[in-house]
Amino acid sequence: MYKTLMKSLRQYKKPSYLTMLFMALEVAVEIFIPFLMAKIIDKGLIDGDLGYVLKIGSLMFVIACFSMLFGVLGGKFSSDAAVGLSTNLRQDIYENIQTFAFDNIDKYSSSSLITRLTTDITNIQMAFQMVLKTIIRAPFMIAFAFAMAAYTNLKLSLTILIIVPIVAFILIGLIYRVHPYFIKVFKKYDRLNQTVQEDINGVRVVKSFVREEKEIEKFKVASTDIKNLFTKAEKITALNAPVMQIAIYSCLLLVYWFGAKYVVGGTMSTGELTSFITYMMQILSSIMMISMIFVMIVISEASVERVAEVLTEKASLSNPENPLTTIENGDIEFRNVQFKYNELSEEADLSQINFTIKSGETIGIIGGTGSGKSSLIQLIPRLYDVTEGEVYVSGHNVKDYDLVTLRDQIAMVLQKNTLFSGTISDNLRWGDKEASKEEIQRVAKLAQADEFVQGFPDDYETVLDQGGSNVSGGQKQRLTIARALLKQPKILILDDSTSAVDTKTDAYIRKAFIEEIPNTTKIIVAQRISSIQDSDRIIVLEEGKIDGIGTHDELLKNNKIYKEVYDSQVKGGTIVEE
Ligand SMILES: Nc1ncnc2c1ncn2[C@@H]1O[C@H](COP(=O)(O)OP(=O)(O)OP(=O)(O)O)[C@@H](O)[C@H]1O
Repeated sequence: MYKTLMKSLRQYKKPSYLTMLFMALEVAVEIFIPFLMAKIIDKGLIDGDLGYVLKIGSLMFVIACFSMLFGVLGGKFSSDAAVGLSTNLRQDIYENIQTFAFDNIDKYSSSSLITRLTTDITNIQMAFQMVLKTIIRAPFMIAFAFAMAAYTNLKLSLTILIIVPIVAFILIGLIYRVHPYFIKVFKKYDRLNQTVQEDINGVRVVKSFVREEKEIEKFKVASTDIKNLFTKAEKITALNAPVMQIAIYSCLLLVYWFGAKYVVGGTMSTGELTSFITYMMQILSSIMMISMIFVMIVISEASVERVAEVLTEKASLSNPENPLTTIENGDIEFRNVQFKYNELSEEADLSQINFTIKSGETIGIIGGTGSGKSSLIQLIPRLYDVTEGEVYVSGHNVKDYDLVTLRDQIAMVLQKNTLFSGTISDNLRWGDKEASKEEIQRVAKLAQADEFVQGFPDDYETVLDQGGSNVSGGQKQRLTIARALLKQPKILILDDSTSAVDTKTDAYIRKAFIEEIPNTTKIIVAQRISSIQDSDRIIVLEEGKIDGIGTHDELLKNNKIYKEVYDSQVKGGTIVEE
């Protein structure tokens, strides 16, 4: 897990090593200060030798300057390395997310991915910086300071040997208790982010249902959950400070008690006692630093796990070894296809799916909510892979094609489609980044979007807000159809993509398809019979199975479900005779 993360260190390995080097150098010079202090007290002050005080004092000053310089350099390199690591981690995660197939995306909620990219990585950054600064410094300091303390007075140094393991034992106990709280807290962060994301995305729905109070309450609950867990965790970690203080003061008392006896007895000088106390303080403060690092590591461990999980997530779809890079035509065949979103579930979401479509045909797909329409069409551009059976496009299994070729040649307008912030032409150029203004206008005309775009003050240069929130639902759908058309695909799939378009405009779009892109295979998923009734054939889906295939007239005669839908829509007045 830690190894996975450290792979992202790359160009920041050098500053990491430099940090450790400078921290070690800082310790190496700092350790001499108490030693020199003892000399000043014993020889300079007690003997009244001012020249000696000045000489050793100057040496101490130079050493202190070096210690400061090494400390500053260590600090600089540690922050370079930690910020660099977090930048690389964000980049690597982001790149990996881009390779995800739909079922990888299904595994993580978008709020959880956002928490991982922000809060989790910031935790790792802070922990890494502290670890870099301490990992060499603290053990070095403990070892050197103990050696110097033992050199100064071996017997007295035994007090340190007694106290240190006791402190270490108590601190490890605290960490062990606090760990589960931090694991839980990040799950709660996901919840909080999810609430915020949902509410902000759906702010219009919240307002129209007058749900503000309820949503504020929901946010409060998520936020209070985090506060409670943090409070519990902090209560335990707060014990760290008193434990250390008790240790320091007990140690001091012992050292003063025995040290004073030694000084009075003449076996230890005042200077030696002073420097001994300083070494002891250095050891205890190093232990305190190590304990803080442990707390940081515990806090960040949950983050490390979560970040490593996304980093190591392998895209479930990949290119074959020698992929086909051209698709000759828009023929499609489904052969004994079965599909499950979750391989472990008993019931298949699609089963016994068999049909063929000839290039250039227009195929309608209809069926109740949840009957499997979206699932079926997503198998054609390999947004998901079949569980059993095969899907063929232009005579070849879709798994044999290069994924980019496949998705370029199969344009799909998804049910939940998105426009991005930027101009209308920027958005349409997602279909073809080299497209000229004329080409953009041509596809917009086909999708019946040109007229309303021309009505905007900046026509195709009109800036869309995030998610295309400044255009109507029907306008947005027409723009997403235009964007797909710009790809000049062999197969065009519309997943309920004209549901918000009025029936007359819907009919114009279909007419334009027949006239302008006759060789493109068109698959239209719709709830309205009027959107598909003039298709060459219509597939009726029911509970993940094909219930009937035929023309509108054939199905009206021999398919019960189709007839029922037709009758209900005619009675509901949704059929518009064109
Ligand atoms: N990402 C997913 N993960 C797990 N199950 C899913 C997922 N998407 C859809 N399903 C399930 O698969 C079944 C078919 O859903 P699908 O979206 O294909 O239906 P649909 O006919 O397109 O419905 P609608 O007309 O409401 O869009 C449903 O039971 C649905 O709950």
